[in-house]
Amino acid sequence: MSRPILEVSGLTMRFGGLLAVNNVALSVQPKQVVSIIGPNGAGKTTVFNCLTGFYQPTSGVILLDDEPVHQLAGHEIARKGVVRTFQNVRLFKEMTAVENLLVAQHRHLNTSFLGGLLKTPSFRRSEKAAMEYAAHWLEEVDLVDVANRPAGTLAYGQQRRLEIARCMMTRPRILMLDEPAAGLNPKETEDLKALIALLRDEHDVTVMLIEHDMKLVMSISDYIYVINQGTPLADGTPDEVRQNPAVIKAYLGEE
Ligand SMILES: Nc1ncnc2c1ncn2[C@@H]1O[C@H](COP(=O)(O)OP(=O)(O)OP(=O)(O)O)[C@@H](O)[C@H]1O
Repeated sequence: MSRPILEVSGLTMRFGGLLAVNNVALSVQPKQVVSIIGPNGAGKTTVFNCLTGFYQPTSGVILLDDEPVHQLAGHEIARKGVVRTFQNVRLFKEMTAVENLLVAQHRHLNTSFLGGLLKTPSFRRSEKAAMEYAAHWLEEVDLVDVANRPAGTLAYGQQRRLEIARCMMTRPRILMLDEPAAGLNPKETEDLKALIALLRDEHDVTVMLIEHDMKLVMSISDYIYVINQGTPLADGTPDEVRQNPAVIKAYLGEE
């Protein structure tokens, strides 16, 4: 096994009297799909919020490539290549699909304000590269045909794929997806599964997934962590987790 890209130990998050996350440990290998599952309110999104710097954990250590990141702000963690989507779609709905991908690249554009005003050759080159990268990802997520439609008018599954493409604009190393299949029909969920596999297998992205769709989780995950009421319950391969009596009792048994 290679060195983990992300290693979490003793992760704890308290909201007043509520212990939302209690001593969670994760070890995430690069270029794998790692899922976090558990019943509603188990603390999954809170774990994501801690990993991405939205919350400062009450205690615990988060190592990204052996470097502690648990005290960094969200934008600093994002700059280190950890990006996420949210449970609800958060696109610029009035902008077209391609515009959503272009604005996401502004930090990567090697341009100055003056360069933009004067349309210098370096500005034009940079603009062209951004457009090519956006076009490439529109193709990868099968949205070329709707590139010029406002994002808010796309089908829900298309909006989900556009969000993932938008994350890819920042060339992330870890992509965290919070319930990406929620609200998708079976065909859209199959497309999502193929896209997640593509990110891992062709683009070397490590994908972390929070998901309630067990069919998707069991078929795409390399490794699964189960948490229940904030506390680690089990972890293992999909087969190991599926057969774990504690998991069946606490979670899968409910399905
Ligand atoms: N900012 C907050 N302030 C207070 N309590 C919070 C906050 N965020 C989450 N919680 C609480 O922490 C617990 C875990 O919530 P969390 O959203 O992480 O669960 P989850 O496993 O993602 O649930 P779901 O599957 O329903 O999305 C819940 O009891 C929730 O009410």
